[in-house]
Amino acid sequence: MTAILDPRDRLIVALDVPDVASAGAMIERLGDSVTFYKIGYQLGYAGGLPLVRKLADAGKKVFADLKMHDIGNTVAKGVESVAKLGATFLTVHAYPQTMQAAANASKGSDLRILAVTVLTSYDNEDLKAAGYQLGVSDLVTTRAQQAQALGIDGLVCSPEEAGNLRKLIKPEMVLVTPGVRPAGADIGDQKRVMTPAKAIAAGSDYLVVGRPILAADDPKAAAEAIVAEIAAAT
Ligand SMILES: O=c1ccn([C@@H]2O[C@H](COP(=O)(O)O)[C@@H](O)[C@H]2O)c(=O)[nH]1
Repeated sequence: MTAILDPRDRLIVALDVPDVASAGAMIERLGDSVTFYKIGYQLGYAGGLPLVRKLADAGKKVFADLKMHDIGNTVAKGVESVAKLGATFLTVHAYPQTMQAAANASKGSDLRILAVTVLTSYDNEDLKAAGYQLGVSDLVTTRAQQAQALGIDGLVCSPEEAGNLRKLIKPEMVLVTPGVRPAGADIGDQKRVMTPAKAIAAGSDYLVVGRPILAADDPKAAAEAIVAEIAAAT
């Protein structure tokens, strides 16, 4: 990462909610404690994509976590469409054809492409079951090197890999890490996790947090506590 960011801008809240009305209510509750939102499958498939433009127009940044993976032409056209929505980040899966198509299609726009290396809900056993011979660490490294060679702007990985990747990739590439849990929080289906402070110390640029904030009795206080942890670790 090149620019020094305000700790608040390094927290990306995953708006994993069932509909646009719930998203609006959560955004209202979080107020100015959150500057960066992520829209993924749940909200995106429930009519939430127009919210990208709405949030961008309201001065927020938006990460479209659409994890694209298709033939090159389809990926390229999808990337062009998302670029018009005003999103800051868009994810694609870290397959060379897909990354190449996305990198080419985003040229000339403000959209930055992130490659999802290995999902944070996967461990070595899960990769083996899916037919991969490499373990998590080696596959993340291989995909990160391919992403860099193809001109991808950043990587989605777990904080566990951030330290190694930071040494391996050029500083302009951003590391965006889900799999973040405040101490004592339920990890749910995540398998490769760290606390906010440890993730920042390991080299993460942006932390993606969903359930620990969305399910909190006071989501704003939960977000503020994570921002304070980021600030203390910076
Ligand atoms: O490897 C990945 C890629 C994306 N995600 C997304 O991040 C959030 C995490 O939510 P939590 O509730 O904090 O677990 C979610 O939207 C995932 O789709 C990820 O977890 N891992």
